[in-house]
Amino acid sequence: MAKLNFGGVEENVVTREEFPLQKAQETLKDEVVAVIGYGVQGPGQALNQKDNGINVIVGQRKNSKSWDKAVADGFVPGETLFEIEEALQKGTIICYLLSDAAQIEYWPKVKQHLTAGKALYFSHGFGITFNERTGIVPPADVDVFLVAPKGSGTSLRRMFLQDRGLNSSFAVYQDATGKARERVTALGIAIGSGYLFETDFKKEVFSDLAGERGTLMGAVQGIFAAQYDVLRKNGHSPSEAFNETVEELTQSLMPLVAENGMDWMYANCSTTAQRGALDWWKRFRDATSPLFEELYDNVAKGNEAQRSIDSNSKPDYREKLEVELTELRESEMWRAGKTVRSLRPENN
Ligand SMILES: NC(=O)c1ccc[n+]([C@@H]2O[C@H](COP(=O)([O-])OP(=O)(O)OC[C@H]3O[C@@H](n4cnc5c(N)ncnc54)[C@H](O)[C@@H]3O)[C@@H](O)[C@H]2O)c1
Ligand SMILES: CC(C)(O)[C@@H](O)C(=O)O
Ligand SMILES: [Mg+2]
Ligand SMILES: [Mg+2]
Repeated sequence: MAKLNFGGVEENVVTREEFPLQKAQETLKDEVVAVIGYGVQGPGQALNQKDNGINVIVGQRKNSKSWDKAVADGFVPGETLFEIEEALQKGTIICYLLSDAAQIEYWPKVKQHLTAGKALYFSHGFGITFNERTGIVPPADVDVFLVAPKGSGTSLRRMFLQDRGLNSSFAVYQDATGKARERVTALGIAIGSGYLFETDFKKEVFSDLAGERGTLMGAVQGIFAAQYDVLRKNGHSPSEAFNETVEELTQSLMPLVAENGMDWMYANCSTTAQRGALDWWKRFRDATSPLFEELYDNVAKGNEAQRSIDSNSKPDYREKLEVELTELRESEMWRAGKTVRSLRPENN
């Protein structure tokens, strides 16, 4: 395992050079990897493993859109695609990729099929860390570990097809066979991770829940909306407000940050912009810090997990979700964004 220095702190990282695909194939050659659930992570992880020559099967409810998608993606009913229970029985490694709420409902069935020596794999620390709420307590004689891609399953697949890997976190919670570390590392490489960063279940879920509610998804939409509204109230047109809030960020400036960091992006803007950004960033940090503290506290107390469980376990959760997504989609800002996107060369 490589030790890399991140801003002065040494951490364990598994690289593809040290654990190449051939080693992953060799490690998994006698395993049947059962991917349970074919939503967002399921397709990315199952297809990447299939293309990487791993013996992978999919378990999904028949007569569902996800079943049809698995068929369209090349999984064959009765050969590599089964009802959930049959896949659970066949798998020696169970990749539990139902939604976090659905994992609670199916747990009694999964547990039944976790015979000695099998492995239970997650892509989140949720079910285990909050097991007082989820009831997910695995038997002692199975391995339990996670590989959590740090990005959408859609990106995992896209980056695999571009021959790039998406970074993932990994952790071992229970090593019953003495091979848990080898197994989880092999799976991490097989699903298409670029690098594997070591963590534990609790750290993974706390950081993940905070990140997606914060800068990755919740905070970014909140800040976009606030700036867009102020510009509109001050007489700017929708296109001007959208370009200055979202389009320039995603199309021009974030790719520069991704390439070489914030200081480099700043250095490639005017001295006027630099002066203003350097004056204002600490004020934005100080204004939002209390909210991030409150968010982390809610995550650590389990409140965020409970809210997800409560809302996503309801039979009508998809309909309710669609109402909220429609509110975003139909907002003036994102309708303006649709028109702005349509102007990109790849879209016209
Ligand atoms: N979505 C991502 O890109 C992403 C990224 C990293 C980690 N994760 C984690 O991966 C795991 C899977 O997440 P996902 O977003 O792919 O899940 P998802 O919400 O897309 O659902 C996955 C599958 O669960 C099935 N499902 C939902 N409710 C069900 C029920 N009541 N009974 C049976 N099946 C049901 C759906 O049909 C679908 O096939 C979660 O632990 C999640 O936190 C997801
Ligand atoms: C893709 C994300 C936001 O990183 C993941 O954590 C999820 O829950 O979907
Ligand atoms: Mg998440
Ligand atoms: Mg995440």
